[in-house]
Amino acid sequence: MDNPLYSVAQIRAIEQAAQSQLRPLGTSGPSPLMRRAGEAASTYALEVLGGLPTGRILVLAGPGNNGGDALEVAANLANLGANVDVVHLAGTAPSPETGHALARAQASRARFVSDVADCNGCCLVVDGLFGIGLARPLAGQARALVEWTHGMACPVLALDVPSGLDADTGSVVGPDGVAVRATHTITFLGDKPGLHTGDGCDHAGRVHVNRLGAHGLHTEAAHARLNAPALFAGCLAPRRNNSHKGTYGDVAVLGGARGMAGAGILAARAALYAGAGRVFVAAVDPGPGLDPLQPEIMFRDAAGFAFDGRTVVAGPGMGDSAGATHLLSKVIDGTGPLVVDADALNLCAASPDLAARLAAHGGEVVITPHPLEAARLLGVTAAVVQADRLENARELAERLDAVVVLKGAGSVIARPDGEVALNATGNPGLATGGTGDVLAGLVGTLLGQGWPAWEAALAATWLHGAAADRLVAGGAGPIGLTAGELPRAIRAELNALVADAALA
Ligand SMILES: NC(=O)C1=CN([C@@H]2O[C@H](COP(=O)(O)OP(=O)(O)OC[C@H]3O[C@@H](n4cnc5c(N)ncnc54)[C@H](O)[C@@H]3O)[C@@H](O)[C@H]2O)[C@@H](O)CC1
Ligand SMILES: Nc1ncnc2c1ncn2[C@@H]1O[C@H](COP(=O)(O)OP(=O)(O)O)[C@@H](O)[C@H]1O
Ligand SMILES: [K+]
Repeated sequence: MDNPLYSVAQIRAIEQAAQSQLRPLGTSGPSPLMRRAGEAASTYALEVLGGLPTGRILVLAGPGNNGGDALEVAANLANLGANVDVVHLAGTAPSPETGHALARAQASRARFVSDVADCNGCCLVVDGLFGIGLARPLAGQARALVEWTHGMACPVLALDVPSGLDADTGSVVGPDGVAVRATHTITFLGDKPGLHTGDGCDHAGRVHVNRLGAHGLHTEAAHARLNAPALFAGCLAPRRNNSHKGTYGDVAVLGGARGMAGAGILAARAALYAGAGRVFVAAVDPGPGLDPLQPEIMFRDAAGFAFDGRTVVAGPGMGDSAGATHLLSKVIDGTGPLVVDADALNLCAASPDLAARLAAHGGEVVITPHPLEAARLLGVTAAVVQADRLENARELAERLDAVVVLKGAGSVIARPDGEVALNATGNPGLATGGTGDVLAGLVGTLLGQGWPAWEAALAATWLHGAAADRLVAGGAGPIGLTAGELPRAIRAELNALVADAALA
């Protein structure tokens, strides 16, 4: 299953192509797209409500075509017998489609009101203030309306994009911006990245895509997609009977600095539960020689350790000592599959030479920065990274010639050629220390079994999030979920995926 995500520029191109294709033959009048958007959104609104409600529906309609969609919804729902109130922020030069929608709504039973003071009892808010045409932070009455919706306990259905959110980046348009926090978003012509990463995850709610019948027009290849098992299913393989531990790869975690031994152990446990044949912690400082809960893990002094021929997960609990730096440069100059996380990323950020050598690494490389680590590598602030997660992940992938997992809500997986996937599994239960170490260990196991970096990063990110979702569904979170619980849940998710792939 392909889940393409389109930039605003691509959606505009699709819209133009669809308009000329769908406009009645030989006419130059409005295309039926807005009608279709209104019909699709009205149907979806009734689905969200579970049928025609007795309560009032409040429709917020802006000055542009997003407002036109909202006016179509108002007309449709009122014509079906719903009690509809409309707050319309009229523009100076509405498009012909929007003018037509306004006339339809005015001719319907919908009630036009000038403010929302009387609407506290409504059962649904439809947000049609701004869509992909948003050009600046919300201000004045539009801002006041959005702030008012934040106090509503009823469902909020955003049309196309929650007003105030940047559809390309998933950030609230600022400075000091506000955006609708929708429970549901129906998005038109194609799905958009901003609905699935950063703030977008909180503002969009459940996302429903309707292509408005414009199939076959999506000719411009999307360079972003939603992560899904179909993207890495080709690498999922059941175990062969005639196999042994050597078949499933050696993973060595370069970590274990004094006081941070736990990070390396978490990465090692994740590697073990993801199916690595043998797992080592190569410790930069003297520390525990055993994980009593997981005695399968072998502990070695990193100084004398043979990293060659093994997949190295560098960084979890590695510290920034001279010894750690020396060992990191040694594995970067090697040729085996490599995961670079945490302290190892900070050392690369501090040393252009190390970063250049990482970019020249001979084997597969996945780096797993959180936004601050990415910011250090790019020489910017974490806020700059978060303002455009897709572009910053792409930039980092190109600079370091590596597959990047930019972590956080809606993790961005980026490839040096600009291809990007957004991960939709996972939940804020993962916002706790050690979960990143688990992700790094999981990536290491997949690389160690010969997976290409792109597929390993996609699968690990998907499984890590799915494991957290499984734990939350079972009551272990989101509050108080611990990183140590993830490896077993990852094991369950991975085995289920492999079993599904074997049946497909
Ligand atoms: N044109 C078409 O064929 C279709 C358009 N559709 C809808 O049209 C939307 C895009 O319409 P538009 O391009 O008109 O854009 P919008 O309706 O998103 O908003 C653009 C209007 O708002 C103004 N504006 C932008 N930011 C503002 C701010 N912060 N404060 C005040 N005013 C601001 C702009 O100057 C412009 O007048 C899509 O998101 C979608 O909902 C759909 O009906 C599908 C078909
Ligand atoms: N709010 C969230 N929603 C989804 N995933 C999250 C959220 N917060 C954190 N995560 C995930 O949890 C992990 C945290 O990693 P990281 O910040 O490196 O933590 P640590 O260094 O403590 O292990 C990443 O995989 C990240 O994507
Ligand atoms: K909207």
